[in-house]
Amino acid sequence: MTTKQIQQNYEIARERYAALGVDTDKALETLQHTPISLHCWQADDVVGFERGEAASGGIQATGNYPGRARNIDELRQDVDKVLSLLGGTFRFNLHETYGEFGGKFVDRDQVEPKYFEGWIQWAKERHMSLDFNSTSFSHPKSGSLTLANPDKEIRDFWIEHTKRCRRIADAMGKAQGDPCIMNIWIHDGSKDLTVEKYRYREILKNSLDDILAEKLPNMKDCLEAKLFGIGLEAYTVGSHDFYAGYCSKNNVIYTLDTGHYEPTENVSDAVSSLLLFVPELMLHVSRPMHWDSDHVTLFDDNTRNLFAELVRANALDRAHIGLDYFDASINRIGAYIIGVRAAQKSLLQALLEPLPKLRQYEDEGRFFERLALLEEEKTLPLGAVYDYYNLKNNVPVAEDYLADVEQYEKDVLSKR
Ligand SMILES: C[C@H](O)[C@H](O)[C@@H](O)C(=O)CO
Ligand SMILES: [Mn+2]
Repeated sequence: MTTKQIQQNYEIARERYAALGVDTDKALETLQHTPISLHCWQADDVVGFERGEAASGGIQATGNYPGRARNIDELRQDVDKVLSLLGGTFRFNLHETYGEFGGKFVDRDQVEPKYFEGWIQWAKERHMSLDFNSTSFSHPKSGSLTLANPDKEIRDFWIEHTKRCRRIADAMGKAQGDPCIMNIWIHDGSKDLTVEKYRYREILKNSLDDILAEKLPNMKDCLEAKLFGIGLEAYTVGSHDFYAGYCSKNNVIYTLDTGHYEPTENVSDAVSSLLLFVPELMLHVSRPMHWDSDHVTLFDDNTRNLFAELVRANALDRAHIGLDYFDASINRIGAYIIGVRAAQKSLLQALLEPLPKLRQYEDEGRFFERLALLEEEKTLPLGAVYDYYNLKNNVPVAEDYLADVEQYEKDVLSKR
């Protein structure tokens, strides 16, 4: 497509949306300034730089596509490539195991902000803020219970780790002048039928109370619920009910990962319920296939509905949008671009919804009209608006980015 064609298509689309009372320029402005937190772990299959071992402890990356980032320099190089192909505002989401440990082994209960100074500088140069995650998986002490472990020695190790991670997040937030969002996901659970469910949940509650007691002004905590983990199929201590209760009682952000639900569950329906009781949401936009498989996020019903619910609840400013998938079976740079663009398209479509009209129909009980408009909006010229967004951002439009990704694979990834 030529620049002129993209502009002409946009003009036609703008008029079409305007006829429904929708301001496309305003939607593009909101899209431009709504941050998406890029997860570091798609570049290297959640391996990190602590031990260089494959992820274990409830999660697993599948595939062996060449070109995995093997060190910090490669990961940063890959992320720079990704950023060069995307328009918008981005944050960067790190796990503790991605610290700059300088070749020495730093155990999780010894980690300090100094190991992340390089990341803080790197992000600053790219005008990005950092988000952070404690890491209780892929460690000899991970087992099947960490913060919920009745063994005090193991539990204290993970409590200390998580407390230190909060201080790292606080240091990041202070340096960037913008709160760092710190997520706590633990895989704690059990492979088979469990009788002491209450006991483990009580221990987890007490561990969290201890961890969250320290007031840190430059970071925000969020807690991620889950249905099950690999090898932990029967019972998850940090279930949805557990964290919904904990977060609403303690005013903590709830992390909603779209892969962490029953396969047929309508995840987006959780948005409006949670938002009435928790301060904010952290989103891990993912794509489960039959299970929490972390396939690359797509512009599918799940993702579209999720963003639609956020916009309908007027809650974009109460949501932190992050991605969470790790596909090791395809070009990892391409995987980033597909997922981010899918999230952007979903958000854009939500912003372009003729909401006043739909609300009016609903208020007046005109349900045929509501359904008809919901159906019609699916085929409005969203693509033309999104193409124009990328043009304005001076990044490849539509499938034009494929050539860039292929070239990068040839020049860089294939040589690793
Ligand atoms: C690596 C992430 O922390 C992890 O994917 C977590 O967020 C999760 O969703 C586990 O299923
Ligand atoms: Mn997640």
